[in-house]
Parts: sequence; structure tokens; C-alpha cells
Amino acid sequence: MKFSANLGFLWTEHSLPDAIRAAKAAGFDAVECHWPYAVPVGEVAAALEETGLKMLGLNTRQGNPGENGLSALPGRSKDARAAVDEALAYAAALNTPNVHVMAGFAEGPDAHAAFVDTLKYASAKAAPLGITILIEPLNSYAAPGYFLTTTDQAVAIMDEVGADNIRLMFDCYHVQLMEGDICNRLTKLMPKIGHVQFAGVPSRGEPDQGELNYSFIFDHLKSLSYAQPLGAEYKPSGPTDASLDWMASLR
Ligand SMILES: O=C(O)[C@@H](O)C(=O)CO
Ligand SMILES: [Mg+2]
Repeated sequence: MKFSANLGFLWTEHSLPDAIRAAKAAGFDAVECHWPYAVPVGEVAAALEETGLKMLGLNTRQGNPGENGLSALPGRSKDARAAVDEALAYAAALNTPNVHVMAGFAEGPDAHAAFVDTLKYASAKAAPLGITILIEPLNSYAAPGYFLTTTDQAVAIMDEVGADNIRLMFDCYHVQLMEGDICNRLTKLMPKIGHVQFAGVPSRGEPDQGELNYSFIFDHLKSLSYAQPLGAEYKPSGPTDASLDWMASLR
């Protein structure tokens, strides 16, 4: 398997460019991040160029303190679209293929309509750039009140948006906590999946800890011919460099 280091959680003591260098030194095949906007894009581009790693994805901005995305917030369309524009510009400058459009804390039909509207805007803007829009269900233990919580909900929304370049971010950690049945869901959803992430469940620690057997799951992904790097999005229990034993056994 190939692995992508999620620099939102790994090597957070480093600047983003130095975290990219640390991921290269540790043997990762790619990187991804959450919110890179405080870092000038040229510095990130230089570290990617130097290491030969690709930045696979980044997220739209969370919004004001306490917010976790803007796209499903009724009455915030202008802010949500600005966040999409910002993320697409940053991603385009890095040749990053995926932008995760974050829904935010909201519920009900107005939130659904707002999310679909923002996603139609995002997918139309992303298409000429060759960028895929990702949406990701988050579990309600980690993100209580987040609008998008299940893969069924995500599929219904993607169908309603109806764009070719919108896909599911299948984070095994979130899906296991909300829905389980990981391997059957991967099989069923594979044509709609844009990126896969993983972490130990329920702690979100190292992936060789907890209730999910990633050796089995990664073999299953191989049997589905899934060859893209998998996003290691876990919170190390100590220094990141000391948390990587799982890489050799799961590769
Ligand atoms: O799973 C997560 O939390 C992330 O993939 C993310 O994008 C930020 O919420
Ligand atoms: Mg995730």
C-alpha cells in the first residue's frame, strides 16, 4: 500500500514545509493537510518540489472560532463560496487534486439546501482546474452537530449535486463509529470514493491499535484494485517519528 501523511495531525510541532520534509524522511508516498492558509503557498510548493511528494488534498477554511466549515450554514453562502475560492486557488497552485469542502455545524432542510448549493458552486469552479471536490461524513462523538454524518447522506447529496467531480472522502475512523461494515461499504461505494483515510478506532490513535484490523481492510482495498495512497490521519500518542511502527506491518 502507499501512504499519505496527514499533516493536520502528524508532525504538528513543525512548520508545514518542515512537516513535508519529515514525511519524506519517514518514507511516506504523499502528504495531505487540513488548513494550510497561514503558510505562503510558495513555501509549501518549494518543500513539495524538494521532496518530490504530492499534496493530495486540503480543506476549505473552518470559519469563525467554534465553526467547522461554512458550506451547510444557511445564510452564509457568500462566506462559504469565498472559502471554496480560497481553497481552489491554494490547491491549484500546488497541483493538488482534491479539495474537501467542509459542511459545518448545522441541521435540517435549509442546511441541506445550503450544502447542495455550495457544492454545485464548488464542483463547477473546480472542474476546469481538474480538481475533485470531496465531502466527508464525520462521526458525532468527535464532531457533535456536524451536518454530514453518514455515507448514505453523502451519497444522496452527491447524487443531488450531480457533478462528475464530487466524491466521497471515506475516513474509516469516522465510518466505523457511525456505520461499521467497513469492507462491504468500501466495495459498494468504491465508484464514488475519492480518497480513503484511516486511524485507530475509537481513540483515533495509531492504526495498529483498536477495534479495526487495517491489515484485513487494506488487503480488501487491494482486492478492489485501489492503488491510491491512503491517508494516515491519526493522532500520535507521542512524537510522530516514534509512532510509525504500523507502516512496515501494514504496507
Ligand atoms: O477526519 C477529519 O477530521 C478530517 O479528514 C478533516 O478534514 C477535518 O475535519
Ligand atoms: Mg478524515
